Amino acid sequence: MNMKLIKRLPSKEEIRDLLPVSPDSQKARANKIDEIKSIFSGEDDRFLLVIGPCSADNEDSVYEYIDRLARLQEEVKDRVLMVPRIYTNKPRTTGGGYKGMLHQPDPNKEPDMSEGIKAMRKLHIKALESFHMPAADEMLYPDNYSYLEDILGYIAIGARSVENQQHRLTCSGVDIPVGMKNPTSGDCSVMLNAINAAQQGHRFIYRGFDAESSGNPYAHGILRGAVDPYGKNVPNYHYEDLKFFSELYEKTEFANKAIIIDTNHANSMKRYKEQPRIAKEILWSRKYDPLLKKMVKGLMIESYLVEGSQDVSENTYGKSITDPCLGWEDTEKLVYHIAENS
Ligand SMILES: O=C[C@H](O)[C@H](O)COP(=O)(O)O
Ligand SMILES: C=C(OP(=O)(O)O)C(=O)O
Repeated sequence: MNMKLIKRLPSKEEIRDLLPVSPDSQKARANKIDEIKSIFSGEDDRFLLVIGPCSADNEDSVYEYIDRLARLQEEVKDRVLMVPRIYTNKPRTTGGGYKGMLHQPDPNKEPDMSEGIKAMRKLHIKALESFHMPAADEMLYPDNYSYLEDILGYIAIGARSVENQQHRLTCSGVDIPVGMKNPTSGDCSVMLNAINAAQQGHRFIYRGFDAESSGNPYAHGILRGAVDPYGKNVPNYHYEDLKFFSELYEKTEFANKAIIIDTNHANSMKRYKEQPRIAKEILWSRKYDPLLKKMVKGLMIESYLVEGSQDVSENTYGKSITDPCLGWEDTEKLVYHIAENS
């Protein structure tokens, strides 16, 4: 084998003993998950925002960001429910680049998975304990989900993973909402098939066990735009796109039908400053069409303390080292606008 096994990693039990979640936070998390589920079931008509940095690259700046978000949440709590993004695992298009806190707890140092597992769990717990806002993370590696399964409030399956069977089957055994992104190619039947697979129960291999899941009725879709075979950007947030996907989705038998729209990635083509314009267009489409108002339950927004992005070596506090993000001032304005217009 052309691979060296460097170190045995801690088990889920070992890591939970080392970094436990307090009973108070467990209760707060359960309550917040019920609120998030009520949005998906339609019992709560508030708008969901999954919002935060592209990657959680630094404990202090991500914590400061969520501190600000928690205050803002209080201001808009009647209309908007926010789930902070604490994205500790990053998929990479070409394989190169920063792969997230799990791999490198310090982006300027060598990878260390053992420390990475502790760092990501520590940050998620710190945010949950302080702000009682269970966060969102991408399930990039289904086996690693167990390190965060008692902390998260929302999971996304990324555009590069959504066609993968192990992701879909693992999601069928998860009891929090899971957003299935459309693949990078934009073929939305892949997204719908992923929702279908996750909503059913399965028998499969999970972490060395013969496991059985009962299905996740809160699996739903996330539209994030696409790139066509010629490299051309194809957004899917415009009125006609939303209408098309909503009508298609409406015909399915899925439980809790819902679409979240990612305003960055291939919808903005990483032109992060376009996110407010894209969000406003989506809100307008929702106002115009009752089906869209029912189906489009929220947005995913990439935002951080400082706008834009930087190279890892630059070390500007609170600025993304992966995709460019909206800065705090623009984020605040956008969230107030969403609260008034959703
Ligand atoms: O969300 C972040 C990125 O879009 C994703 O991780 C892929 O990044 P890359 O295309 O820069 O590798
Ligand atoms: C990687 C992400 O998204 P996508 O899978 O849509 O590229 C992300 O949301 O950070």
